[in-house]
Amino acid sequence: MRLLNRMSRCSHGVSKFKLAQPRMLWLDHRQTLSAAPRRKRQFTGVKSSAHPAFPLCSPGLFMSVLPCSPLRGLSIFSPHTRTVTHTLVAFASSSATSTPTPAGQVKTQPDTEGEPTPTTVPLEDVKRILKLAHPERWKLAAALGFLTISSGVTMSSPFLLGKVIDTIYTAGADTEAMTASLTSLCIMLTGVFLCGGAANAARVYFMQTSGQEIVRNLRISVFSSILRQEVAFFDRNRTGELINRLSADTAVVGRSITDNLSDGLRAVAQAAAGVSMMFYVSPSLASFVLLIVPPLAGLAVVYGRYLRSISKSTQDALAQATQLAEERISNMRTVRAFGKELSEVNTYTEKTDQVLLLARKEAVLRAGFFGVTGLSGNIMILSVLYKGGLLMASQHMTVGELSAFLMYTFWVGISIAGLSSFYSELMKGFGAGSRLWELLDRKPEFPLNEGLMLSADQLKGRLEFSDVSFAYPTRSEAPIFQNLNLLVPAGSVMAVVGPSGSGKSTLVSLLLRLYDCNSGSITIDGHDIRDLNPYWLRSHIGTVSQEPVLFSYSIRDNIAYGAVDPKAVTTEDVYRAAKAANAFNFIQAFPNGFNTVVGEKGVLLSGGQKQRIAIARALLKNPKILLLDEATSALDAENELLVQEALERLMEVVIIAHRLSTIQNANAVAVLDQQRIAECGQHVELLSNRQGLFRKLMEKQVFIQDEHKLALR
Ligand SMILES: Nc1ncnc2c1ncn2[C@@H]1O[C@H](COP(=O)(O)OP(=O)(O)OP(=O)(O)O)[C@@H](O)[C@H]1O
Repeated sequence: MRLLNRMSRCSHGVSKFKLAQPRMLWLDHRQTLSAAPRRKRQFTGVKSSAHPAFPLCSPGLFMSVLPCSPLRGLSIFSPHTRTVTHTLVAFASSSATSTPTPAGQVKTQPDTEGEPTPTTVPLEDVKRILKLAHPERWKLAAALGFLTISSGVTMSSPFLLGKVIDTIYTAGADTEAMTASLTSLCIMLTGVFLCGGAANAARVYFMQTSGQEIVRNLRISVFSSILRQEVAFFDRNRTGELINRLSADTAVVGRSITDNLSDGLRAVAQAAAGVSMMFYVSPSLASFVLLIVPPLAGLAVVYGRYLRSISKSTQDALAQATQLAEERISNMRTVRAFGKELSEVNTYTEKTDQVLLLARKEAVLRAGFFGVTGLSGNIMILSVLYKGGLLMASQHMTVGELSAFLMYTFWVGISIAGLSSFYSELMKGFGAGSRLWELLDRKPEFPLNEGLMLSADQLKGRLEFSDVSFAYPTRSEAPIFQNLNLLVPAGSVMAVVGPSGSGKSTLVSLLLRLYDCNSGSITIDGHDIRDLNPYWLRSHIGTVSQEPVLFSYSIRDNIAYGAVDPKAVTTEDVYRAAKAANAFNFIQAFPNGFNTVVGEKGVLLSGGQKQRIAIARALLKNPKILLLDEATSALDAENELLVQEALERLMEVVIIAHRLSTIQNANAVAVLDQQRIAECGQHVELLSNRQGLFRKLMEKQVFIQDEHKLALR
C-alpha cells in the first residue's frame, strides 16, 4: 500500500509539476530512477513514453518496484523521490476514488481532479456537512472571526498605502510635516500588518485543527461502516476503491469544510470589500472596471467547464493504471513466479500512455486558460492605468488614489480567481461527500450484533443443514447447493470431502453466516442461525480457512487476535493454544520467540507454520465448534496427525479435507457432489461401497500416490 501511494503520488505530482517546470522535473525523475541503478539496468527493454514527463515517472517507479523483493520494496526509493513526492502529497493522495452504483457496487472514479462533481449545491449534503462540522463549531467560529479581522486588515492596507504615496508626492517644501505624517502612517500600517499576520496565523491554526478532527471522526465512521457490511459487499467492491473512500474522499470533504470554506469566505469578503473601496476611491473608475469584468468572467467559466471534463477523463485513465499497479504489487509473488515483471511494466506503461495523451490535451487547454486569464488581468490593469491617468490629468484623482485603486483591482482579481476555484473545490467536496454518505447510510443485509444469544452451557453443537439452497450473490445463476441436507450430531467429528469446487468451503461460510442461504435452514441445537446473534455465533466457532491470513503483528498478537478481548489474553493462554496447535516449539526456536513479527499476511513464515499459528488463534477462545477448511494441508504427515489428534480431543470438529487419509478418525464422512451431499456415513462403510463416490475418490488418490512413488524410483 505504501509502495502504491508513492507511485501514485509521484505520477500525480509530476503531472501537476510538469506544466510549470518540465526540465526540473526530468532531472528529479532521473534522480528517482538512479536510486535503483542496478534494477533499472535489468529493464532496459521496457517500453517507455517518449516524453520525460509524468507517466514515465510512474512506470519508472513501477519498474523499480517489480524487480525487488516484496519485503525490501520500500528501500528502493531514494530521498529524491520523497522530496518530489512529498511536495505533491496532497494532489497525489487522491489518485482515484470510487462512485457507487445503485447496487452498492463501487466503480472506479477519479477523485479530486475531474471527479463527477454536482453542478448545483445539494441542500441535503449541506445539512450533513454542517452536522459533521457541529462538534467543531467553536473552533470554526473562532477561525471565522479571525478571518474577518485579517480580511479587514488586508483591505485597509491599500488605502493607507495610497495615503503614504500622496503624503510623499504632495509634501512640497514642508519636509518636517511630511516626516511626521509619514511616520504616523507607517506606524499605523505596521500595526495593521502585525494585526493581520496574527489574525491570519490564528485563523489557520483553528481551521487546520478543526479540519483534522472532522476528518478523523469521518474516517472512523467510514471505517466502521465498511467493516459492518456483509461479506458479499466485499465480493462486489474492490479493496483499493474502499480504501480510496476512506483516505481520499474523507480528506476532500474535510478540506471543503475547512480550508475551502475559509478561502471561499475570505474571497467573498475581500471581493466585496475591494469593490466597495474601489467605488469609495473613484466611483467613475470603478464603474469603468466593472464593465470589463463580466465578459472576462464568462470566458473563464466556459474554459473552466472544458477543462473539468478533460481533467475527468485523465483521472479516469489514471485510476485504471493505479488499479493495475495495486493488484500487481499486492500479488508480487505470482508476478515473479511467472516472470511477468517486464510485461506488467509494459501493460502499465500502456495505461499511463493513455493518461499522458489526455494530460497533453489538458495541458494545452490549461496553457490557453492561463494565457487568457493572464491576458485579461493585464488588460484590466492597463485599462485602469489609462483611465486613471486621464482622471489624474483632469485633477479628479491623486497618484495615491490611483495606486490604492490599482491594489484593490489586484485584490478583487485575486479574490474572484479564488472564488472560482472555491466553487469547484466545494463541488468536489459534495461529490466526495455523497459517495461517503452512501457508504455511511448503507445498511448491511443483516446486523452484526443483534439476535438470540444462548448461554455457553446451552450450546451443544448439533449442526443441521435442512434443504439448503444457495448461490453466491455475485453469481446467482450458478447455485452451489440445492436442497442440501446434512446432520452433524453434537460432540462428533464430521469430515466433508468432495471434488474441487463442490462447495466444501462454501459450507463453512454458510455455517459462519458469512452468507445467508437462499432457502432452507441451518440450525445449531435447533436454533436457526438467522435468529442467533452473528457476533455471538462467531465467538463460539473457531475457524481456520484454506489460506489463513495473519496480520503484520507479532506471533503472540496474532494468536491473541482469536480472543474476544485480545488485551485480556495471558501469556499462558497463548502458550496453551500454541502447544495444542503443535506450534510452540518452532515459535520458541525463533530468535524473538513469540515476539517475532510475521510480516504482511505472514509472509515471513512457511505455509505450515502459518497454518499452525492460525490453528492456535482459532483454539485460543476455546470454541465449541471448530471448522477446519483444509487447515492442515501444508503440514507433513507427522505434524498433521499430531495437530488433528489434539483438535479432535478438544472439541466438535468439522474437517474439510482433500487428503482423504487425514479423515480416518472422523465419526462420519459426508461426500459433497453436484450441489448436495451424495454420501454420508462412516469411513469404513463408505469405502465398502464399490460404486460410491467416496471409494472412487479414495482410489483415485491412492492411484495418484502410487504413480508418484513409481516416478520417484
Ligand atoms: N465469493 C464467491 N463468489 C462467487 N462464487 C464463489 C465464491 N467463492 C466460491 N465461489 C464458487 O463456488 C463454488 C464452490 O467453491 P468452494 O470454494 O466452496 O469449493 P471447494 O469445494 O472448497 O473447492 P476446493 O476444494 O477447490 O477448495 C466454486 O464454483 C467457486 O467458483
